[in-house]
Amino acid sequence: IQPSAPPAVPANLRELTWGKLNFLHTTCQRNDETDLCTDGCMEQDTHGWHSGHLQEPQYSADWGDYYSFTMRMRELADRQGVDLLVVDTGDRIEGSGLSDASDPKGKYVREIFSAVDMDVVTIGNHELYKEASSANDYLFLRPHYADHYVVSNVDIYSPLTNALVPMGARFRKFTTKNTKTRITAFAFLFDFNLNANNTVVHPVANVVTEQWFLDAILGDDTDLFLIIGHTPVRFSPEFLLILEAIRKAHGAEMPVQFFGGHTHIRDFVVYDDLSTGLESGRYCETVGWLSISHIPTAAAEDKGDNNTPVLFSRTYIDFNRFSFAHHSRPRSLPFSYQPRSPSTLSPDHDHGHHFDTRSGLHLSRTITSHRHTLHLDRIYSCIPSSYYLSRVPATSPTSIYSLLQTRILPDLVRSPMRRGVPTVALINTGSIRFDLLKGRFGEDERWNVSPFTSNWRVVEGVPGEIVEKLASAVERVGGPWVEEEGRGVLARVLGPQIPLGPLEDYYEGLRRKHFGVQSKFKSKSKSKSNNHNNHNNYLHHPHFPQLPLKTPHQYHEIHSRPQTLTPIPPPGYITHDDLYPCPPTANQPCSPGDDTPHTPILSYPLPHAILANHSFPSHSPGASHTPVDVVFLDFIESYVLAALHALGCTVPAVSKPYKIDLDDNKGAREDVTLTDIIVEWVRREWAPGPDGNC
Ligand SMILES: Nc1ccn([C@@H]2O[C@H](COP(=O)(O)O)[C@@H](O)[C@H]2O)c(=O)n1
Repeated sequence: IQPSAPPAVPANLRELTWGKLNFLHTTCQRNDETDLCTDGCMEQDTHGWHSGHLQEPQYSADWGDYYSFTMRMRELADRQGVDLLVVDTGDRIEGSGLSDASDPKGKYVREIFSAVDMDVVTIGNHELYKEASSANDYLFLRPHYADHYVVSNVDIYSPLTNALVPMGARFRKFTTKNTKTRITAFAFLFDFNLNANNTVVHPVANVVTEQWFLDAILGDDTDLFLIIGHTPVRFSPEFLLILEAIRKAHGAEMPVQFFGGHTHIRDFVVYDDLSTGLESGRYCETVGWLSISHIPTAAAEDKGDNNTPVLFSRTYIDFNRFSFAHHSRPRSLPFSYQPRSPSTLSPDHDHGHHFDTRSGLHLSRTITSHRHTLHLDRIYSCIPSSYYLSRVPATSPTSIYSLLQTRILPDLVRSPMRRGVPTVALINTGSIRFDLLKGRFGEDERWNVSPFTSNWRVVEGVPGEIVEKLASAVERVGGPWVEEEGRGVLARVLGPQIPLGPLEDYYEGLRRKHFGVQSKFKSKSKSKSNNHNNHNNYLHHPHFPQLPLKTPHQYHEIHSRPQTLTPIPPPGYITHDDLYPCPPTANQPCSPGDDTPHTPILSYPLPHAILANHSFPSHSPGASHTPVDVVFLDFIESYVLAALHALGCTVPAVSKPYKIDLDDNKGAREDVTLTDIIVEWVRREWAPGPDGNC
């Protein structure tokens, strides 16, 4: 744990269920590398939330603590004669000061992520946005993890030879240490198309028909298929295609375990009796635990062990030392636990404390030292009260979006070259990644809130009547920016199918739209039920991470089931997945998945974009003819141009850079980012006390 992090609050934890095969799963964000690494860089890639959450005790463990946790859990597995595999599903960049604040980005923390031994590790979409990010992954992470670094559907133009080569191993076949389970592992990125042009992402639908893939899945050398990937586990056509291909080759008896990511939620999906998928949240808030009671193998067949049903269990472990120490403590466990005498413990682990390891403590100290070098504890501002990303609707006064829309953007997205020109500014809501929490806001938090390097662009002279239409379209449908869903262009969302009305209606519409959506597992159960569980199904849509819009009364209904709780459980997720609340005819054990009982935090769906109107006198006489500057982040340039075009505006092929003067003695600049704007605004508004502290 980092010296400035709050210690975890003890809680009555739900115990993990061990099986013969067990997994620990992370999908943390790592940070960006905008420059190719030179010899001075550390050996491997980075992880943005390595320091842990310094303002939230429930997620305050750091990567050193996680290292110790994986080591202790591996010990427990060995002593029971079962297996533990550790996997990570990518998107390890963009989101924290530890590497975004360095030059080149990622310089100090490459060794930190890779200190943890991974059985299978892969990339996410964030590794591919910029050429340097994928190149550094390829140059440093791939050799470090060798054949454990698996990327089944991405190629890269090698930074060394310029030849198009697989980004990682296409698959990995291995036999586990203790139960001798034979595993074939793949790792698939969802069908992503915003990658820089040094990489090629092959659509999963094509890959599953390619000969190398068919050869890899055929044969009788596999007891379990392990599919990890930066792909959501629910409603994912990619994962379903893979499952279908494996089912076609091996029938219904082959276990197929998925680990996914991308939508930043805790989720567990039961695809069929022998296949499930786990997603383990975001930002080092969660370690996913998945256990399979046993795998039907040839050896088990000989012993007659294959007759009992295969059971899956999942737990979302809060990323804090209390949870880590609790779950890894030596104790009586289901599979013949043999306590070792202290003298037989490895030197790394034998130093008088049952949880910490020497290497884990060393890793924590290394993080502290890098934080010091990067001045991450420098304070810019003291935030008087929290502004949230999704705990409140985007229209609420305590939403960070409403703060941006009404104050930050109108105050600072201004150019000295365009004084007096009516202006509107558009940002995609995805450009904001984290809450602006009450308390210190410093060099670290700036990267948490918005880590991207996008600059501002402008289309000048857009007729007022078009700007009015743009504003009301954004207000009604939240904007067009859903690149993964392949929509992307306002021309389509402006069609008559889009409900009209204010943003609250939009939320309501989304809720209604997803009410009836069901997973395969649920639809099987539903036919025998009287639908009483239907109201929860919409929760599984990516727009509804973790928690629904519910009244306190409804929460009470769900959580009044008997459980032992600490007097005030810490705030956090109450995850709704395929096992909780209990499906009516579940054939899997049904239980809440979060290891820590929480006081619920609400999560509201977000619009895709917000538009701030600085000075455009909309609806006033003559407004429709007023020429307006439409300013936006370069990340959404193609969408904005397409939207303006669809609204009848003659637009240039590319927009112009928009120069902003932040009054910071640097003059008007093209390279100002949204992050710079936020930092400058909170500095001016909520300066720290004379001693520099909050
Ligand atoms: N330069 C960028 C890059 C990405 N974004 C936003 O991030 C979203 C993707 O993040 P995931 O963690 O969901 O993969 C993307 O849709 C954008 O909203 C950005 O704003 N600027």
